[in-house]
Amino acid sequence: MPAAERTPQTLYDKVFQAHIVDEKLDGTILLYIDRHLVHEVTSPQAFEGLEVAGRKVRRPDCTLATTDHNVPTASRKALKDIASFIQEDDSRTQCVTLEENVKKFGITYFGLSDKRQGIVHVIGPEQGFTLPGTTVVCGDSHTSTHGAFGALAFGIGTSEVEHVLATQCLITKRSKNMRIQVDGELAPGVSSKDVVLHAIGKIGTAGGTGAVIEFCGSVIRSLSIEARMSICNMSIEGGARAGMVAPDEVTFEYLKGKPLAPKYGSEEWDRAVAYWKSLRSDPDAKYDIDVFIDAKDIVPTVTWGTSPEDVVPITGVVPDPETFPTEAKKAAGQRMLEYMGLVPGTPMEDIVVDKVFIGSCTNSRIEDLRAAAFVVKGKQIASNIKRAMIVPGSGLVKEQAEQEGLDKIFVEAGFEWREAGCSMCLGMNPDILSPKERCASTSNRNFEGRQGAQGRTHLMSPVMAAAAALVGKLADVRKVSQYNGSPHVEAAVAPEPPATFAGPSADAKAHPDERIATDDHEKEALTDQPEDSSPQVNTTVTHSGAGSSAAGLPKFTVLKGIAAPMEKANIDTDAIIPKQFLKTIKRTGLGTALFYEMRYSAPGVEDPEFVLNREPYRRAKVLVCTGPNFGCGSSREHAPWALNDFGVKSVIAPSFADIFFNNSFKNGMLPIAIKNRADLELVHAEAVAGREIEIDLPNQVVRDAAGETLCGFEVEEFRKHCLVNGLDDIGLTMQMEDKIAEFERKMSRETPWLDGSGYLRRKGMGGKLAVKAAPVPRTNRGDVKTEPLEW
Ligand SMILES: CC(C)[C@H](C(=O)O)[C@@H](O)C(=O)O
Ligand code: SF4
Repeated sequence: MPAAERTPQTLYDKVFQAHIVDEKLDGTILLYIDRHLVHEVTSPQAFEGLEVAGRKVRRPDCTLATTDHNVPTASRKALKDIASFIQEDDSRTQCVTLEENVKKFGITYFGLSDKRQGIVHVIGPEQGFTLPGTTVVCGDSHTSTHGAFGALAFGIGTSEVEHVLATQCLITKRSKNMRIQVDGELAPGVSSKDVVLHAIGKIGTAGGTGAVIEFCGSVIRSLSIEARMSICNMSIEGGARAGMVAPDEVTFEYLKGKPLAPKYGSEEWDRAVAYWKSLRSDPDAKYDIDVFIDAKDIVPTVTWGTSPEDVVPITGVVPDPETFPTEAKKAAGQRMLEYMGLVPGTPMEDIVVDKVFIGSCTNSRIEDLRAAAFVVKGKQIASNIKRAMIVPGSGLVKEQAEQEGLDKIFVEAGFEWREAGCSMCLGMNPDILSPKERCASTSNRNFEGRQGAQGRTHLMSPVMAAAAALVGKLADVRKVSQYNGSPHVEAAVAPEPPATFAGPSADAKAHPDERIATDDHEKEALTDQPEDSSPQVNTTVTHSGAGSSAAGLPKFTVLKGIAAPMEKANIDTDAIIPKQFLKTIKRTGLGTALFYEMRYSAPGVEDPEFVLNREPYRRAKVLVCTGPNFGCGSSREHAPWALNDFGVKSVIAPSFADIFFNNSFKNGMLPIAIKNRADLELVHAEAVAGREIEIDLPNQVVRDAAGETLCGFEVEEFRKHCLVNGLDDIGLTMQMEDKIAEFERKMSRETPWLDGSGYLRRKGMGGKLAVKAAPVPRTNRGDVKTEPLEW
């Protein structure tokens, strides 16, 4: 096993340490990545960059792709191919582009006709692709989900996707260690979703910034893997890079028989389990941040505002912003209430709901569906509910639910039973809210416009959403159903399956190889058309945007220009660029979509109040934001692309969300964190006055227009070096080929089950023999193999 170098260590320290390929003096680390999940939204520009630079995918055997965000969840009975199935042009282009790329680069892919297709964070665990102690990345913020297995799993931007595809490594830094310990016993009717919503309410959406959270304590231990996934999934909403749970018997039990896990009962399985058992924090390990939660304080929880930290017990009332501690918070609270159409003091249980969505990578697994079905069985949704949807997280979840008869329970109660996909979680597909519609949703983000322009989202657990559907208002599930314990614990136990049921893993094994959808189904007339009334702007590309890493970056030395002032806290990437503009396959042309909802009052009509619509800020090269946690939420690199395209090359704020921060550097932009309030106020005052400021990166100072120093700033040495010299960091990493190859040889000896052995077994090579005798095909080495690997 990889040697532990510092003791005592946390779980995070151990997994991180075991993947270090190289470490620089300034703490910049080249980290090896074991598992890479790919979806259609954040990969096109990465593949394009590879192609332009003539690079290959280094480890197709450790890469798995699917389509999930754009796909309609309507019946696929008449599916012919994805191109004819998806009606919306941009969505279709992204999906078709992924299919072309997986063919071109030889990557395993689950298409729409494959039962294993689904939300990327559901299918990885389901297949045993996600394993304890691995590093897992995806161009998607909710990659944190996979931490439930004791994996170090985190979201990355598109430039980093390209970096991982080309090198199987990532340039990163150590994160802080944070521990959230939840002890006691969950009260009847309280789910793991309530645990995580409660925790985010306690720490805030920036509470975990720069940290990896380890969830532990008796409550976490008592939960199933699926319930743990719901918790790790939302670590990102608490601002953290990742969430982790130490693997235990519950984890090993879940992995038995999974197609890509080491074969249960084999020598490799025993070796793997022995290693996995070592993956727990040492008794005296130190954490930078420690949070304790007593389970008895957790009740069924819902959100009231437009940030996941705006939580309240279902027994509570809509809060009054006048009671909030600062003027900024009062103003933000007031805006949220207006957006959400709520009045302070209203009991949460009096809030009438229009739609119900049970799905998303947080809550679309079989236990979620069982728990929701338990609530609705034999009952009817309320007459005011316009639409109630159940969207299984994958084709296999759907199939299992059907085997258990859950679909019938839902349909009889008035729910729609849909096909797998992200669905109404973010409205990149036809499932969206109409303006001002209110939704009880099991997803993870309640940002403005998240589920459709002007839609109103309340986050909650699957049983709470089911209860809301029955009552027609936000409802306390404990009044609707009887519980002895946590719904999740109860749902973890499968009902007696019908005699014919083979279980998802067994079925996946029996399923024929289907890399790309080719079935000759008849085309179905699609009834689900986009309802999103948000005005369209032109996102047509101005040039091919060859990919910054391939082309090299413009050098960043001294930047002089107008700085635009902003004051909001938690400016999320959905606000910087909403979902409808993520459908481009280029990096350019997004400037007109920047801050879309705030910038335009109607299609093409600028809101004169918005700062970037006023002179001199139309020419801004810098944003100065006094609110913390800039760029939180989704990993979309479209956010820095839009800023860049508008002309903004630097953002100054008290703090940044980790993924946005990284993404900015990858695009030759400089995010500057100024924690000192007085310094920040000085810079902000220049911005408010409409004067130019000067950012001198080599000397690390900000000056006013007269050349007087306003303040200094910190920047990591390696990042500065790359920016000042316009360096292509993929090229830099590729120069480390010897070290990477040496690391891979060591991993093949110590953790051979990570070498895509499941793939090899599927080719009839026999995992053990194949792994020992022949190293996995690596496209950038001498033993080049470019044809697609099939399972
Ligand atoms: C599209 C993708 C970049 C995004 C994410 O990173 O989270 C999406 O999954 C979301 O939930 O907003
Ligand atoms: S958060 Fe929603 S949109 Fe993002 S991956 Fe999960 S289900 Fe898909």
